[in-house]
Amino acid sequence: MSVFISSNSLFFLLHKSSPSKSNFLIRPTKCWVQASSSAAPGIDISKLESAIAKKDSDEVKKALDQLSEIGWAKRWSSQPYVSRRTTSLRELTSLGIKNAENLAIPSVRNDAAFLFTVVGTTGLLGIIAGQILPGDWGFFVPYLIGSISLVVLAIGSISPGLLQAAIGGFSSFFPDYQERIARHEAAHFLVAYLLGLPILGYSLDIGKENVNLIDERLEKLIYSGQLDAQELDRLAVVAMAGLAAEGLQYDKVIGQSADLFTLQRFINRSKPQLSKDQQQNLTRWANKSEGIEPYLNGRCIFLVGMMGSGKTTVGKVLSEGLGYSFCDCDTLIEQAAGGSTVAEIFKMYGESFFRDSETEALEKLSSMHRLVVSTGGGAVIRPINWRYMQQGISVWLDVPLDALARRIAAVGTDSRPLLEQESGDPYSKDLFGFTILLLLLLSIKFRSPIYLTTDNGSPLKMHCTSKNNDLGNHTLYATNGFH
Ligand SMILES: Nc1ncnc2c1ncn2[C@@H]1O[C@H](COP(=O)(O)OP(=O)(O)O)[C@@H](O)[C@H]1O
Ligand SMILES: O=C(O)C1=C[C@@H](OP(=O)(O)O)[C@@H](O)[C@H](O)C1
Repeated sequence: MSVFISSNSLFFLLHKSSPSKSNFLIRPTKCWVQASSSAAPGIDISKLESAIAKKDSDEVKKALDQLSEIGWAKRWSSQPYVSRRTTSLRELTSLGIKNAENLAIPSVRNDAAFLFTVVGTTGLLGIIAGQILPGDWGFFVPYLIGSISLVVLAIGSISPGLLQAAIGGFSSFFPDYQERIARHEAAHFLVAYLLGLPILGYSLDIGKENVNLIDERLEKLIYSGQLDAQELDRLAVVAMAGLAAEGLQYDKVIGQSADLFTLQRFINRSKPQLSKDQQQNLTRWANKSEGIEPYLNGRCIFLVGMMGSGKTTVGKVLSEGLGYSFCDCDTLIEQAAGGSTVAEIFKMYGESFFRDSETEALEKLSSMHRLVVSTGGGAVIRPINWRYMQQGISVWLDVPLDALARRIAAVGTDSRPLLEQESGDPYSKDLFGFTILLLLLLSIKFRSPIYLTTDNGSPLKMHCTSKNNDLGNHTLYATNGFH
């Protein structure tokens, strides 16, 4: 059994995929959490892997239960609770949520863009046809084209659902779309993880965005309409996380309708029933999500992964969302070296000097709090650094080779001395891209098992599939988290 939380078309859908298997959907994200294939020595995760391959969440849960009994996947069974309290709109505003009073009002941005495009295009085409077509054609064709708008409006008023797919597609035309979705989904994802809900997967595909959770017990409670206050509070916080994350960044939230719909379904399936005022308060409180703070407890988040995996890009967004500061470990090293760049440090003093400075920087960072740290791609090659990172939570961004190469080729290798090549004659220029690929491949092969070992407990590998944007093409490992 599995639970999907979707956020763009944000409803928490309950649907049965077969009489014995049910899915519980919070859209807009669909992802699969996979266990790492290189678990701790002596731990056999093959059952988990085959259950995931079969997408049988009952079996996944059984395998996770067994692994948790032997001390692995501890996170799976921790499930901390959050408890609701009265929250005012002012509190949301002081937290940084813009337009808190309008959070629950569904956005009409996509609908307006759709209507404007249909009416504008057909109107323009009609005028052009009227001007250029001869005789009666110039009279009838503009009428025909004009009637397209009327048909669309008629469909919209009789069965709005039919237009939803087309309207939803319009969101991708907005330049902030990709970041909004990433922010929104990351929030569902992170909050679910922090609250101990095992995440099976997520997707950032347009119109199919969702986070997939597995929790059989919760699912049964929802189906039987027996969610108690504690369970409702936990689910509400997960459901509202995307909306809150959007509201912290943007004046207007776009992906709230489905989230609110999802929350309403949870409320309807809970006992005792909440009054209208209690429902409103629950929505406000869940947006505040203060309940997760004690579990995060100010610990630093260390992002690890290859050069170009997005540690800096993701780190900045994540730190804003969490109200943490962002710190780039390479920048700290550069400051300690009197402002020389990483490339200059490599050239003047060599790699081992750089690695010593990196260890010193990580040692300092490990005693700090409320930081999202973007580490250098090679930070994991010294085991001493793992100990420092284990003071916080480490997350591995595992990005496929082709995406890494594309990104690095786009920005050049000037700041990445390990990949820098002397460019000169056409032959070596031709070889340039190939050499980068080869160097990256060798590093990935060597480093991948090490990135995983930064974990000291239960790695959750969250593989995100998405056809529509590069952001979807990577895997996140939430590693030494909350044990
Ligand atoms: N998810 C992503 N999708 C597309 N491009 C990305 C993504 N993450 C990062 N990038 C791009 O890749 C390049 C390297 O990203 P960066 O965050 O500097 O990586 P790192 O800090 O891990 O070396 C940047 O140009 C960035 O814009
Ligand atoms: O992979 C590596 O060994 C390195 C990655 C770089 O950081 P980014 O991962 O931020 O590019 C930087 O620390 C240095 O060039 C070495």
